[in-house]
Amino acid sequence: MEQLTNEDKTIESTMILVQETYDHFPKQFIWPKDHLSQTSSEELNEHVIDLQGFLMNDKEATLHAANLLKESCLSHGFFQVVNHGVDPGLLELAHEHGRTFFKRPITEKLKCRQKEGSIVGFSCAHAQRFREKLPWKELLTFEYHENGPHDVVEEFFNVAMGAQYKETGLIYQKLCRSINKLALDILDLLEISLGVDGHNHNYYRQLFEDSVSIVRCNHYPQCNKPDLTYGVGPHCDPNTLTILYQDQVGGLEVFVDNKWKSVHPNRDALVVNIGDTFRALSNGVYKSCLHRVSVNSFKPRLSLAFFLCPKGDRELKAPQDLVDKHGRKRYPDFKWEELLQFTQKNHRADENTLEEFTKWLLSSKNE
Ligand SMILES: C=C1C[C@]23C[C@H]1CC[C@H]2[C@]1(C)CCC[C@@](C)(C(=O)O)[C@H]1[C@@H]3C(=O)O
Ligand SMILES: O=C(O)CCC(=O)C(=O)O
Ligand SMILES: [Fe+2]
Repeated sequence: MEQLTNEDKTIESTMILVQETYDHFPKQFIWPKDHLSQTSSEELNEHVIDLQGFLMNDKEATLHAANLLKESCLSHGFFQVVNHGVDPGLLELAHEHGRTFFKRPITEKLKCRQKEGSIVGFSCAHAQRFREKLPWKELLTFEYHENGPHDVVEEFFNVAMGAQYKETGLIYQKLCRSINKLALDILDLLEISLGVDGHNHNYYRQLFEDSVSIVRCNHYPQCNKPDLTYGVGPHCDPNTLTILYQDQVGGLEVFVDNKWKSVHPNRDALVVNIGDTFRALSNGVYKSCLHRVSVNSFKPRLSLAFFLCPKGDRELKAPQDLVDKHGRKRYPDFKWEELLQFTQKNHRADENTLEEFTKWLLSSKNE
């Protein structure tokens, strides 16, 4: 067997801390208790939007779906979708392959570990990036390129992870293509719901024609002290939209009406939340969703997240008529590569990312 380097050993010992039951809970995983930390007791009664009519170009159904979408996004930026067009069998298969990967020995998983400065690869609790407030999760991250010259998902599994993951790569490539199509359809519906005028028809879709999205499998092991930590701490996703497939274990919570509310897993639905980039692209009209993930002591949980992101160098700004309608431009123009870099180098994504990024961008441009 290959020798472990010192770095591997550190990550491996963190990994063991994550997976075993301890008398002394590892302090890197303890999150401070502040106003955002209260536990959630209520269930969220979010809209579950049926996309069938909209996807078949039915006018009435489209207006109905757009109204529900508008209500959700004005209030908190979170909803679920059913009849979304993504094959449930494919989702289940991807989930199964994800589960099999996380069961593999740590030495195998570390072969494709996240390298410094890169977002792709395997990571245990982000232990290579952060020293405190570690999330109680293992993750595998890769990219999806829409209309790129290569099938980069397939390539990632085949090359970075090894030939035994060839089939997994084919499954994830197919799944990403299908989720990306859904994401662009949801962008169209968001455009309708915002009442963006006819001159700007397809404004959002066009920005994402050559998108470079981030895809992640999250594995949340059981935890013997679930009240001390989070699977993911409170944050808004910095990207545009997130489409999530989760199992039936539960743990996702959304901050609504000044309270944390838990999301009841729905077998037939995909979870969607608005990210900070779309908040900026709507000139602040739509909220990006503040959410977190709690862990539990009885069952591991797996989720697959598709973080829709534009190509790094695209200039991002709200359509002019939304700016005109609301009297002022709320955010400076920016590029996704700037916001991504901000979250990887300057500011770990949390509930304040967009405000902090805006200040940082304005001050760096005035220097
Ligand atoms: C641009 C990104 C940064 C994160 C991955 C994508 C989209 C979501 C972000 C994240 C999940 C928000 C919570 C904190 C974070 C550090 C995490 O727990 O993984 C964030 C991701 C990251 O920086 O890797
Ligand atoms: O696993 C989940 O339910 C959500 C994960 C999440 O919020 C994230 O990765 O950004
Ligand atoms: Fe998130």
